[in-house]
Amino acid sequence: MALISIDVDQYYFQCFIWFITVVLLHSFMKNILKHQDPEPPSPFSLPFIGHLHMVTSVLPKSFQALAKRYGPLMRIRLGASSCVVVSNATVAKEIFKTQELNFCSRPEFGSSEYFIYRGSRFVLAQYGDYWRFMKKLCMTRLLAVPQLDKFADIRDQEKVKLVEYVMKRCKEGKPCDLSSELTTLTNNTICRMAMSTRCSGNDNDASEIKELIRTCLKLSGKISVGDVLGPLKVLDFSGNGKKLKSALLKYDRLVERIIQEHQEKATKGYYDENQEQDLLDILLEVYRDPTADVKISMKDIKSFLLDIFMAGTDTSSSAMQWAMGELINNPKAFHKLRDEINTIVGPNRLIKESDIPNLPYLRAVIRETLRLHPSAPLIIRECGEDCTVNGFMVKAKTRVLVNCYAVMRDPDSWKNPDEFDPERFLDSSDEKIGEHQMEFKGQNFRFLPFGSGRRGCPGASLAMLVMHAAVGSLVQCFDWEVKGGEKVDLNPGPGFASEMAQPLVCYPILRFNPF
Ligand code: HEM
Repeated sequence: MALISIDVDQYYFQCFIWFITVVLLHSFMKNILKHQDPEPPSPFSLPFIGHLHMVTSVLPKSFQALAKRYGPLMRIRLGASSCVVVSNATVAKEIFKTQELNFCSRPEFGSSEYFIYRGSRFVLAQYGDYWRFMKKLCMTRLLAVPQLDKFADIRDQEKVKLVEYVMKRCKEGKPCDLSSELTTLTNNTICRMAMSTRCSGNDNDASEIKELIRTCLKLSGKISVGDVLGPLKVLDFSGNGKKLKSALLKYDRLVERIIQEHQEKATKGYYDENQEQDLLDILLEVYRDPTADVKISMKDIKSFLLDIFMAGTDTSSSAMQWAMGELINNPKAFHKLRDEINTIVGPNRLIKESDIPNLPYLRAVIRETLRLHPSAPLIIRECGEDCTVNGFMVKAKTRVLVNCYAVMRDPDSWKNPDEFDPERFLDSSDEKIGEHQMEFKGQNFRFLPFGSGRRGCPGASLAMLVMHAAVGSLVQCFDWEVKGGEKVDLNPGPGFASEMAQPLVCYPILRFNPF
């Protein structure tokens, strides 16, 4: 009996040893196989500064130059901040489509610590319930086409105001700072759609918001560059962190008052039946809704509005400046566009949003502008779990920058990529961009001005409406002469955004008075 019991014990013991060996071998082999994928290539880096000495202040352009040597997926380290940079359509498709869910979150960057709404930011939210709820709200209500249609009059009025202002400058023989005027247009439009505020008469809320948003954008850009300092950045040597916080607190007080006014109107039933619900009304309705899938807070509402202002005003305004700059420097394209508008719109009225579908050259001009000068040239995402991209290992938590500037100027995807050539977007073009020729929502991975997939820009349709109508009007009504030279300086400015290095200041000459 004793002998049998020893044999059985030995048998179980041997099984156990085998089991452990197999498990260990499996995990060992898995690790070996996993690590077979090399990390993406990287230029030679220096201690502490990494690759800082290899980039200029125009980051997308510097990364594009490095990608020519190190490939479409490379590792870059700027001081303490590291990331992988994607530079062609094939790898962009892997990030945005093939492995979309793994790259659906965004990392926080330097300025996040100073944001008083930290934790509520939709733009930086991790892919999860809160983000999904807000995105659905954007796509089905806040920025959906039926809601945009309700505000067509607001956009029309702001466009008319822009044309009237330029006409006044013509009469006075004074130059026009288009950078400032186009930002006023986008800011007023978004302020009125979001909170029914504008800058007129005593109501200066919109102009205050415009200044605060400008300050926040400028300071967050500067602070995010400070990511290169790593943990030392908390010392806030420049004091920009403090300044950002103070601007945000001012914004908070202003929006708090506007929210109270909206709430009072709602509780006292002061609403005019003919008045459309603005975005804040919708957000407050969701806030009060006990059956909503996710309970949003007041902080979420204020933060969401801030995100819309920060993501929506300068992006559209900067794209319109680039469009005007390119058109002024390319008289053939300028006159072709004006001829198209004259033919379709006729000699009696200003171009309207409803004309856009009948103006293919105007649509091609705006797309070509966004291709050459994307307003968000570096799209930032974060890798969720370790994975392989383009044959290289990308580890969880790695920051991923999709360099749309490089993707949309890649000679493997575009003929004469650095030339402004709107014709390439026309159906008649022999440069077949594909079945998604006019696609701007990201299923054509060569053309990504608004990003792609679930995390793509929810404001794209609004931006397109505003840009087509405004640029169309400025071409329909005026000729333009460049202040202090023959050509507009088309060099990009520093930083993450793609603003012009110099503000666009030109003399308008009246060609058509629509009033
Ligand atoms: C020419 C104008 C614009 C351009 C070029 C632009 C571009 C972009 C890009 C590239 C992204 C990142 C997409 C991605 O990760 O795949 C983005 C995100 C975003 N944009 Fe826009 N945008 C513009 C206008 C607007 C407007 C008018 C609004 C709102 C009124 C807006 C609101 C947003 C928001 C809220 C996000 C974050 C979405 C998220 O994280 O889920 N944008 N935009």
